[in-house]
Amino acid sequence: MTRPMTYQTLVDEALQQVPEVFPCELMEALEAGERPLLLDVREPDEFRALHIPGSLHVPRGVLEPAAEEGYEETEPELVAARDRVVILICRSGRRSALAGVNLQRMGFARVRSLKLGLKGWNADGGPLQDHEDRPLDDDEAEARLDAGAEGGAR
Ligand SMILES: O=S(=O)([O-])[S-]
Repeated sequence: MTRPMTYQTLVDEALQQVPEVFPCELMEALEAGERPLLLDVREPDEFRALHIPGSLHVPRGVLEPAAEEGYEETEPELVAARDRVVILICRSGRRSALAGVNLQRMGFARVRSLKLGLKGWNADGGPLQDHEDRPLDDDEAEARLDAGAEGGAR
């Protein structure tokens, strides 16, 4: 019998097929005027606590119907992004990698996973805001990311 895969093995396997982008590379691209779709796949309470300005929120649990026409969860901006660079974002870069596999299988050829997720983005000084679009400083953002981890999203 084949051994069951661990969570980390699943993530490692996903990362063999989903390219990653470093936070500093993404910042440079945005500063240079590139407009990839920033797609945050964390849970609703995590997104409310903080997110990258301008990111679209689609929790991983509804990602596949959100990416296709005709479902209650359909997210038109995502459906329209099939040929666009899509940067998948989570807390540390694991859920985003796993999400990337299915998006690739659904025809999104230019999917990337944000390496180290929002932890890495914040460590590199990337802007983050709360649900009322208020900017958060690094320490506040870090505290919110760590609080999210207590809910199981390590
Ligand atoms: O990478 S993750 O902490 O969001 S599961």
